[in-house]
Amino acid sequence: MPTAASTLPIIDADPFGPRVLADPLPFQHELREAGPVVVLAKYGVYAMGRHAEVQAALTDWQSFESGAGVGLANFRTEAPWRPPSLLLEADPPHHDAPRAVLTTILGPRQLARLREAWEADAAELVDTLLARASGGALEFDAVPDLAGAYPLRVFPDAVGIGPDGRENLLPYGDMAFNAFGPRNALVERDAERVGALSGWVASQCAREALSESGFGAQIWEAADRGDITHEQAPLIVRSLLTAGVDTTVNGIAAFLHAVATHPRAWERLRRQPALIRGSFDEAVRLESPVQSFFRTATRDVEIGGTVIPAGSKAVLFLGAANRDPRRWEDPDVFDVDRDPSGHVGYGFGLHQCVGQHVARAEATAVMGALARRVEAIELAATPRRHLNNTLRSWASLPLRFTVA
Ligand code: HEM
Ligand SMILES: O=C(O)c1ccc(-c2ccccn2)cc1
Repeated sequence: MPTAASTLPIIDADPFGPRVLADPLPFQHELREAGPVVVLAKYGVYAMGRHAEVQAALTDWQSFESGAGVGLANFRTEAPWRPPSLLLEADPPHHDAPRAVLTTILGPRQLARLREAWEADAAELVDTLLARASGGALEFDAVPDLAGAYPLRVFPDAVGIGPDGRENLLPYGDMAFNAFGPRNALVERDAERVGALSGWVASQCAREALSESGFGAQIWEAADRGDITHEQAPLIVRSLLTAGVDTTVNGIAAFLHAVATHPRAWERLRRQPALIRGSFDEAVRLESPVQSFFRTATRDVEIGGTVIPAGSKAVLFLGAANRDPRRWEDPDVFDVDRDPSGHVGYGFGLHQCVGQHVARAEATAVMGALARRVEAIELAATPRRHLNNTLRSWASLPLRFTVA
C-alpha cells in the first residue's frame, strides 16, 4: 500500500540556501537516508535523492513532464522568465524535432572535425600557461586561467557567434541556472540585468549574426530543410548559448579538482591517456556540476512506495543520486578505474544532455594537453565556491602544477 503524501518524511533544510549550496554533502546524505521520496517543507515540493528513484523519474517522462518547467516555477500557473526552451522545457511531440536537429549537429561524428583544432587550442593555452612557470612549478587560479578560459576559446567560435560581448555568456548562464531555483538572493541579485543579458543573447541567435559554418548556421539550415521552423531556429541557438558554457567550465573545474585531490589518479591518467575520456564522466558523477532540477507530475504517480499527486513539483537531486552508496561502491572516491555509466550527471532518458559529447571533447582536449606537460597537480590553497541554485561551481581553484 503506497504511503500517502501526508505521512512522508519532511526535511526542513533549505537546499537552495547558502549553507547547503556551499557544502551539499550533509544535506544529500540526510535526503537519501530520510526515504525514497520526501517533502521539502520550505517549498512544499517532493524531493528524491536516491539513484533508483531519480533514474526512474527521469526515465518516466510521461508521468514526470518537463513542459511545466524544470525549475521550481510551474509554467502552468506563472509566466516563465523567458520563452521556454524548445528542448529542455518541452515534451514529445514538440520536443522531438528540435532534439533530433541538435542530436545530429552535436553528435560525435560532427565533433570529430573539430577535434584537431580543439586539441591544438588546448595545447596552445597550456603552453602559454606553463610559460609563466618558474623553477619548474606554476601556481595559478584554474577557474579564470584554464577551466573558464578554454570553453570560451573554442565554444563560441564553434557556435559561430560574433567576437563582441562574449563576456555576457557566463553571467547569462549563471542567471539561467539560478532561475531554476526559488526567487532567492541569488536570483534577486541578477534581476536588474536580465533584460540586457537576454537581449544580447537573443541578438546572437539571429541568422545574420552567425558565421556560415558553425552550429548556429547548421540549425538555421535545418530550418531551410524543413526539419524545424525558422521561428524555432533562434531559440535552439539560444539553447547552446544557455547550456553550453557554464556547464563545461564547471565540468572541467570539477575534473581538475578531482585530480588535484587524488594524486595517484593523475599518475594513472598520464601513463594511460586513453583513460581520460572515461574519467571525465567519473568527475561529472562525483562533482555533479549540475546538482538538481525539477519535474512536474502529470498524474497521481507511484514511486518509491509513495503516490505523488498530479500537478506536484518534484526536485531530483542528481548530486545525491551520483553519490548514493546503494548504487556506487565508495561513492565519494574519484576512481579512474570505475565504470561510471548509469550516472545521472547528464540527466537520463529522453532529455539526457544532448551536448555531452561537446563537453567530453572539451574536457578531453584540455586534460590530454595537461597530461603531456604536467607531472603533478595539487591544490595550492583552499578553493572557494561560487554559489548557484543549480550549478556546483568554483569561484577560485588555486592549483600548483609541477612541469614535466
Ligand atoms: C559537463 C557539462 C554538462 C553537464 C553536466 C550537463 C548536464 C545536463 C543535464 C543534467 C541535462 C538534463 C536536463 C533535464 O533532464 O531536464 C542536460 C540537458 C541539456 N544539455 Fe547539457 N550539460 C553539459 C554540457 C552541455 C553542453 C556543452 C551543451 C551544448 C552544447 C548542453 C546542452 C544541453 C541541452 C540543449 C539540454 C536539453 C536536452 C533535452 O531536453 O532534450 N549541455 N544537460
Ligand atoms: O535549452 C536550453 O536553453 C537549456 C538546456 C539545458 C539546460 C540545463 C538545465 C538543467 C541542467 C542542465 N542543463 C538549460 C537550458
